[in-house]
Amino acid sequence: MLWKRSAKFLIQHQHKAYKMSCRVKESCPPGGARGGPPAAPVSGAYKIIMVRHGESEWNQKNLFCGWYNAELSDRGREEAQKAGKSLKDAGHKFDVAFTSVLKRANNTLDGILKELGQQNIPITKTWRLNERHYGGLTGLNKVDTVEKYGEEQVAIWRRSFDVPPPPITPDNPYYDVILNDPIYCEGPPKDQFPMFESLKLTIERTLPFWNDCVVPEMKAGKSVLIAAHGNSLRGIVKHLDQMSNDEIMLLNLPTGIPFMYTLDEQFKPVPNGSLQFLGDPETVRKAMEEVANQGKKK
Ligand SMILES: O=C(O)[C@@H](COP(=O)(O)O)OP(=O)(O)O
Repeated sequence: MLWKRSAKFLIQHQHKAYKMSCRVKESCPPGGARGGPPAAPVSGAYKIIMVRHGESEWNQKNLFCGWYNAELSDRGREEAQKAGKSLKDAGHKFDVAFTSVLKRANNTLDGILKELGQQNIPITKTWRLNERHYGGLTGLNKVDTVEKYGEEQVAIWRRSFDVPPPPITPDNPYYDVILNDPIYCEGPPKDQFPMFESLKLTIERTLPFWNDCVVPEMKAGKSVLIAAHGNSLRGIVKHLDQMSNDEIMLLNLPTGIPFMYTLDEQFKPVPNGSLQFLGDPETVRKAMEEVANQGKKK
């Protein structure tokens, strides 16, 4: 069942939940986090489904991953299968799919398409949908990094709009592995290969792909699925919902829970058409909170 919540509502709710979590255990009224039955289907010119990959082995170990090509964990594979099942149950079918060049997103997409019996649809892989490059944080444990630099600094590195992490340097154990990974043979060129990325820089390479490759498919009437990453998708969400640099800081996308946008002719979300998760609101809220808490002291 599809539950509709605006991006702004989810962020506000998530933010409130953080503030309350030390004081009270929140209870969710029947019918969802806001109460009441699920909203009626939303109509608009275009619909698109996006999903952050299932949990990766590095998510599981709570390591900054970025452009490192981590595998899905067992839980991540299950999340992909579940996502496929919920899309199937909701009657979704796709004409084309887009994903990054990283296998955690590729394998999530494969898991979903397998459940849907749609493994033969055209798939475009691009580094432009990759996770943001986590620079010198790549391979570090998020909680250890909090211990060393403090929660505030880590929150800035993880969620600020334009403050990048420090650059990756040749002494980082993953420097060569990433730079020479054959998955990057089609780009970016070596002289433009990123050594770090803020969300702003991530959006600068993701948005041209969205505009040049994804939007034309939707305009052609194709049903589109994107399997990508926490931050490349946050960039797309920021763009679609015209969120401010401060608002996007509060959004944490959960792993493996598909979400839909319903867009008008101008590719702007129709009322109630943004960030509609395919999952019950309490599960989504908890999953978002789990991601936010990855950068907090235990
Ligand atoms: O690079 C990473 O560590 C995570 C995001 O981390 P946060 O920005 O949530 O810390 O990326 P993903 O698992 O979506 O590919």
